Amino acid sequence: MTATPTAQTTSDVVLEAKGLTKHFAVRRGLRDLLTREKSAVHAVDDVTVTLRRGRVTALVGESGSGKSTVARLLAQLYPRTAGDIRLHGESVEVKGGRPFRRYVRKVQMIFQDPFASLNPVHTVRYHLTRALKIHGNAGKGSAELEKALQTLLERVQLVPAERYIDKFPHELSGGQRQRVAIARALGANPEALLADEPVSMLDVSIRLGVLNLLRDLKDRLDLAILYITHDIASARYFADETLVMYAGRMVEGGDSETVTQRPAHPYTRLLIESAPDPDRMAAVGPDEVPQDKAGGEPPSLIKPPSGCRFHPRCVHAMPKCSTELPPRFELPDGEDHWAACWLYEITHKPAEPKQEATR
Ligand SMILES: Nc1ncnc2c1ncn2[C@@H]1O[C@H](COP(=O)(O)OP(=O)(O)OP(=O)(O)O)[C@@H](O)[C@H]1O
Repeated sequence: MTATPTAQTTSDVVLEAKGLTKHFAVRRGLRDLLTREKSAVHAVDDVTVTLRRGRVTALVGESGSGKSTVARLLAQLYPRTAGDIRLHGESVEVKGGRPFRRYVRKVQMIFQDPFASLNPVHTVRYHLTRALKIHGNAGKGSAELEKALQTLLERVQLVPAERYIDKFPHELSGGQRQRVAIARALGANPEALLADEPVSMLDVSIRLGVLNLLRDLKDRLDLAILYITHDIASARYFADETLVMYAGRMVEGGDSETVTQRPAHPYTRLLIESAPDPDRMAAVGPDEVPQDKAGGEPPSLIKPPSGCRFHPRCVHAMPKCSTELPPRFELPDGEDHWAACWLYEITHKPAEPKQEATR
């Protein structure tokens, strides 16, 4: 772990990333060998995220926009191509071993598929005991371990604990399994949770319960949560702040209410308008829903479009959009609302990288 102290440490920022970039090298074909070109998937480019204590930040975008890659970079599961990740203001880059274990004690990840993330041959007790022991939270002796196990199950509302503790994953519902996965993450006593589509594989009827649980944990344990989703409506409900990604780049951010109710970037508007919302359809009529110029196909990330990556699909695209990358323009209508779109060039100034107030 390389640790570089920073002058910008604040007490509520747990984890932050600046300029986070990940390019995956792709296997070279004959043409690449002849031209000596190096191909790469530009999965994530210049992403900035700040996770604060007691707050949920949603990262929203369609499939392939780079959301999971951001989570995996933040979890130090991938080496990054460029950028900086700071935990409590200290630059961190770990590749495994003890430094990685120290990092995951603070930053835990919850995956989309609770079936795949629990080992089918082991009970709930085994999974939770292992997490507690690895992270040094099992206490001394069996009575303290038993108490810690009970606390974990109570935290995820699997009560009475005795009913669940000796069950195998196949004896639990999808929602209960995801609660066990959350309990296992809490076994590390983390400060940040990276939740990658934590409810998208669950029945619609139980999604809200799991999101409410995460919100309750955020409040009670003062956790910083990154909530990754393609469902922008759930971001409004669940997240304090919402960031929107398109084709590996962030295009809009701000408080969730503003981003979801007064979206500024044409892509965010498209995302919201594509989500089924009977109220909106009834209010404006189907003909008034703007059409997606290019038929809804995201671009290739091996050769992403120049300028704004959304320009081939954008109904407002101007000549400049295909040649120049738009900076973030500050918008006056919400808390830290910004959009990386040339539409706001005349009216708004580019957003400065935010200086954190030191307490
Ligand atoms: N290990 C990898 N090697 C090469 N390309 C990858 C790798 N992992 C992801 N990608 C590519 O990076 C891009 C972003 O993928 P990522 O999984 O981060 O997107 P996502 O927004 O999380 O999508 P989804 O919601 O479908 O998981 C995609 O084009 C994907 O194919």
